[in-house]
Amino acid sequence: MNTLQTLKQLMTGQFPFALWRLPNQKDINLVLSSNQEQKVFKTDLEELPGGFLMTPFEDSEASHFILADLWVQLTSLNEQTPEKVLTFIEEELGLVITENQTPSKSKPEVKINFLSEAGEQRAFEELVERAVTKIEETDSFQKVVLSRKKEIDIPENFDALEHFRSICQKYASLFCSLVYLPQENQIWIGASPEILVTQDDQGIFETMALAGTQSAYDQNGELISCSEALWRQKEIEEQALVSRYIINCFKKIRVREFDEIGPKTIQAGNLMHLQTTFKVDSHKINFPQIASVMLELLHPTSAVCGMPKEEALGFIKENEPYNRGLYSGYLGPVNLNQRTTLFVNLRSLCIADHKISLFGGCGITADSVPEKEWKETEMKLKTIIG
Ligand SMILES: C=C(O[C@@H]1C=C(C(=O)O)C=C[C@H]1O)C(=O)O
Repeated sequence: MNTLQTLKQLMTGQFPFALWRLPNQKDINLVLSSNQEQKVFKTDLEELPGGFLMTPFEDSEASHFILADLWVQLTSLNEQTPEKVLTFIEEELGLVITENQTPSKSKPEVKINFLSEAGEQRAFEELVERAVTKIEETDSFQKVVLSRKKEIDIPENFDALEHFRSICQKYASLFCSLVYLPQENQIWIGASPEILVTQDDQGIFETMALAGTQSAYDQNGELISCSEALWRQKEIEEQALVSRYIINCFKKIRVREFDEIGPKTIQAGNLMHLQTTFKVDSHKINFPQIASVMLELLHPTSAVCGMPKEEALGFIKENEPYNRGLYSGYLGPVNLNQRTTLFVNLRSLCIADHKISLFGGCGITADSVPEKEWKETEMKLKTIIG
């Protein structure tokens, strides 16, 4: 019995779990809980035990926390389920895993396709136009990130765990995750390029400004090297705005000793972005709780919300035709081996009510061209299924 088959059986039950693979690492982490996921309203990282956290876009909605009653690192999902996992499932969860008759060799990948209708495009472009007008009319309003949700049928033979395994293979540099939330009746799979907050066991805090998007492939389908990427003024300004937002957060808490690396071009699957990384040695400045404090100030950043924050949030709530829920919130392991690694929940899909929902957004400024923004969302939706 391999781990994939074991988890597949768990995915029909009442116990939540999270699987993730950190960027540029091999091991897959698994956190299992012997209780239902907990709802947390205020995410104070200092207070949380070890586990996996998933927080929505809007502060007013509850976060989901999966307590790490068991945390294991796996070299592959294809390998025999570790004894430790089987014993935990049997003794702590009281479940019996049955030997599966199907062969354990990996299945061919199931392609997910989607077609967008002209009506959808028109509605999104109108939304973008409305935002551009508002930005032009309002002196203080500079940027709003608008998004869409695309619902598709679940293809025959689609297997969430196989899909997670295939994105891990495809996207070595991204944060790949699968989260099973039985209380919500949701499974989330994602491949995020964007760190929100991390703090390692040496006390190094990190965050990033990620914005500006273009295809990683040229018109002939050839991969563009990051060093040769060209950016327009619109993207450069849009990303600089996110950097300024982060620096302002540091200013609010009087942290001046940060290293700023970038902006540089990074590849995120089928796309490229501009990225600036900010690092702080929390031991050196004697600020151990910096991750918690910055998390509270940063989320939602101007990479997923806009600038100024309150104005952008108001526009999103009034104008986006759906509730974002967990999309563009954040997720990741918390306080495991004194490390916390939270990524923005982007390039993700949610399986619920026999449907797959895909999400994608883009930053709107006074220079936005509605059709281009639409195309950007189409590319973003494809990352997680392409
Ligand atoms: C909102 C998304 O991505 C964010 C918006 C970007 C942009 O506007 O260019 C780029 C990276 C992300 O910070 C998304 O992928 O859904």
